Amino acid sequence: MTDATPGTETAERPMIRLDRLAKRYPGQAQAAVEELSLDIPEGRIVAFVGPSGCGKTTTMKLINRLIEPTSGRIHLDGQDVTELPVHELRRRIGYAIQSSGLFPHRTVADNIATVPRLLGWPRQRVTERVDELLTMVGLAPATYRDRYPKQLSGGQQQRVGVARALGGDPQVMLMDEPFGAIDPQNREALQDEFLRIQRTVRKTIVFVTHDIDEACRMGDLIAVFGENGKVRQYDTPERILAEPADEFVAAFIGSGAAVRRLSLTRLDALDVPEWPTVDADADPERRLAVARAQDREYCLLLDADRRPAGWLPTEEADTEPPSHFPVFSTLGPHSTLFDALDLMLSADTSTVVAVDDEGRYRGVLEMDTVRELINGERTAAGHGRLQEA
Ligand SMILES: Nc1ncnc2c1ncn2[C@@H]1O[C@H](COP(=O)(O)OP(=O)(O)OP(=O)(O)O)[C@@H](O)[C@H]1O
Repeated sequence: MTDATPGTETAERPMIRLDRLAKRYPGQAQAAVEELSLDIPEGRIVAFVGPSGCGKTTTMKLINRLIEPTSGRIHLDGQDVTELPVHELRRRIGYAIQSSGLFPHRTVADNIATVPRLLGWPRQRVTERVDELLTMVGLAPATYRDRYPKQLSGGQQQRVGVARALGGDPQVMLMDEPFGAIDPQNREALQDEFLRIQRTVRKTIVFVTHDIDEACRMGDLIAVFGENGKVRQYDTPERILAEPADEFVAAFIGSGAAVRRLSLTRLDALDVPEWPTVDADADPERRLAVARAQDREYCLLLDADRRPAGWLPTEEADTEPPSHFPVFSTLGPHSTLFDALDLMLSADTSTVVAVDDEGRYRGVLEMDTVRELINGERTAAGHGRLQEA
C-alpha cells in the first residue's frame, strides 16, 4: 500500500483502474463523481462506503458502462473499457444489486443461466453451471432449480442474485448493497458464506455498502467516499479504523472504532505473550523450582502434547499429583480479540489461553494485552488479510 491519500494506487496489479473519472448528470449543478482516480487490485474485495448520494452507485455503473462518463478513463485489466464491446464487458463483469434484480417470471435456473446462454454455451454445460453455482451458494439444486423468485426468502433471492452474477465466470463482480435488504443475523451468515466462496473464486470485487461494519468485514480495502465521489481515504480496514485520514472519515466511522478493530484482529495474527509453563510430567521438585523461578501466582500446566492441562498454584507446584484448577478459557487461532474480550467478561477471568488448531499452547492473553492493543501501545504482529493471500 502507498499512503492514505485519495486516489491511491496500490502495489498490487490493478484489475480496474479509474483515471480522473467524472460524471455530471444532465441538468445537475454538482457532479455526481468528480476526478476519481483509484486502482482496484486483482482478486481483492474493495468496499465503497460513504453517505447516501456520494456517488458510489454512479461509479459502479460507470465501470460496467450502464452509464457513460463525462470525462476520464476506466481500464479493465489494462484495456480501456470504451474500446470493449458492451457484451464483452458484461461477460467480464458480473453485477449483483440490493433487490437481487431477479427476473420474476423466470425460474431460478433460468435466472442463473442468463449470461451463460447469452454466451452461447451448450445446453448441458449451462445446466451443469447452474447446479454448480446453486451448490456454491448453499441452495440444493434439486429443491431450488425450478422455483420462481417469489417462492424464495429474501436471503435465498440474494444468493441466487450472487449465483447469477457469477454465471459467466466474470473476472470482476460489482455488488451494490447485495445484502442490504437482509436482516442482520442472516446478513452476517451471507457475508461469511460469500467470503468463503471468494476464497475459492478469487474474483476482483467492488462492493458498495453504506455500513462501515459490513465494509470492514468484507473489504480487503475500503474506499471512504465523501461528497461528489471524492475518495477521502483508501486503505485497509485496520488502517482506516486506527488512523482515519481526516475528520470526515473519523465522523463516518463514528464511535466504536476500537471495538471494530478488536473484531478484525485474529489471534493467529498476534504475537501472543508467553506465560510461565510447567510440564505436567516433570518431577515435583523440578515443578516447584520452575514455578518459583517466576513471579506469577499461577503457572500453566502443560500435558505431554503441550496442551493446557490446568492452572498450577506456584506454592503448591510440588504436590503429587499436581493440584490445579481447570482451564476454561481457551481460544483457537481463528478467534478474534473481540472473542477474547467477550470471554474474559463473560467468564469473569482476566486471562485467555491461546491455542493452535490442535489445541496446543501458544500463549496467554490478558486483559492488559487487549487494552494495549486497543490503545496502540502494542501492535499486532500482523499478517493482515492483504499479506495473507
Ligand atoms: N439519473 C440521475 N440523474 C440525475 N442525478 C442523479 C442520477 N442518478 C444519481 N444522481 C445523483 O447523483 C448523486 C450520486 O448518486 P449515487 O446514486 O451514485 O449515490 P450513492 O452514493 O450510491 O447513494 P446511495 O447510498 O443513497 O445509494 C446523487 O446526488 C444523486 O441524486
